[in-house]
Amino acid sequence: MASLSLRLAATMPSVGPGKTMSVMSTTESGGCSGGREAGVRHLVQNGHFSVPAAVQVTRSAMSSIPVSGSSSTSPLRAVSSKISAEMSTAPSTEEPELETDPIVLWNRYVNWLYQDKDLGLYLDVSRIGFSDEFYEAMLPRFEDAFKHMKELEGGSIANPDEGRMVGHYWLRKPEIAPTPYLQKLILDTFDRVQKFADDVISAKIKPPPTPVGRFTQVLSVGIGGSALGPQFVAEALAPDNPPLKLRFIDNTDPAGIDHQIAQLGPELSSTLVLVISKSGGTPETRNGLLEVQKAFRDAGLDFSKQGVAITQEGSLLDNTAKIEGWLARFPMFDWVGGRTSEMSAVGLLPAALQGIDIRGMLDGAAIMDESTRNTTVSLIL
Ligand SMILES: O=P(O)(O)OC[C@H]1O[C@](O)(CO)[C@@H](O)[C@@H]1O
Repeated sequence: MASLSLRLAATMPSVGPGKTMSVMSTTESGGCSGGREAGVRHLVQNGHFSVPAAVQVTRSAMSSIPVSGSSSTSPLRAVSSKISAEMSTAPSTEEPELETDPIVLWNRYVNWLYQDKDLGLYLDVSRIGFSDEFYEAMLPRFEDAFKHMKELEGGSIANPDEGRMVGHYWLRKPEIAPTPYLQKLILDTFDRVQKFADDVISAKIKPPPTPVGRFTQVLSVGIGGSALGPQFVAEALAPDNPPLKLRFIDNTDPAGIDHQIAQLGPELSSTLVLVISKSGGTPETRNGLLEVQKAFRDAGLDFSKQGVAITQEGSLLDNTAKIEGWLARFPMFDWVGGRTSEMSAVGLLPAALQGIDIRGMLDGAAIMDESTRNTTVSLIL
């Protein structure tokens, strides 16, 4: 696991206009000859840009690169945008000057670049205009946030109005779910999703007799959190030629719904329809479902043989699917928010049907979660 502790560099001494700068490499563990001690464990290292294990600009060892701009002193001045007054707990509410000194800007980049090599993820916050004082003033809030995160992951009630937990983290690491019952529920649901998708792709599960003899298309009916995750993953991760093509009805625009159905054309008979709604009662989703069901009737097709519900048990949608005998039903859990439901059946089933490695998705998300648990925000100060 890569550490979040990537920043060790100290603020550089000031330099006046017209001075020069040099770039010096240091070792992975930090330390730099010339200038003040500085080191960075990780720097950007992707396909486009690669920097040695640690680089620090110094002002004492000079090369011939001219430096323009004004001098800098600690604390750093703003770099680009300004922190809004209400967000800031910094001592001063004066609008800071924009930083222009390239040495300061470079060192700030080096000091604040976050990289997780395991994930191939980096995040550059160096151009956000916060000062050292602002960062220090925020530390208690960071600590508070980490404390609350820990409580959340432990199963605390985070939504007092609804009296429910918030546990989407458990989906990718069931062993941290607060009860054995929940752990089993997560694992069983994953297995069911994977098996169903495999069976659809291999045509073990197929639509009523069609010329092609297997499902070729997936139509997802759902809005907001019940559509955005699957849409994003389809864009980002689906293979060029997925085993089943995925399309969406994600609003209640009649023309848009008609368009999707018209584009399916005769392939409606080989379309698997996923109706996704956590509450199971969202009117827009219901409208979409009714329109699709009408199209099936008009085409002489039996919707129940091709319909799948993903929703909370006992919801209107769940009961409808049960009574009408739909092809399958998958659960949505009350402790997973709609906007964070991608790693539940909501996102996993559409992904698996496109041939995406859903175990890999969960493993990647688990690594990301692990990174967010590291409470070391910075080692600079
Ligand atoms: O999954 P549901 O219950 O159909 O809700 C769909 C969306 O509607 C909202 O409740 C409101 O837009 C969102 O929070 C949610 O993602």
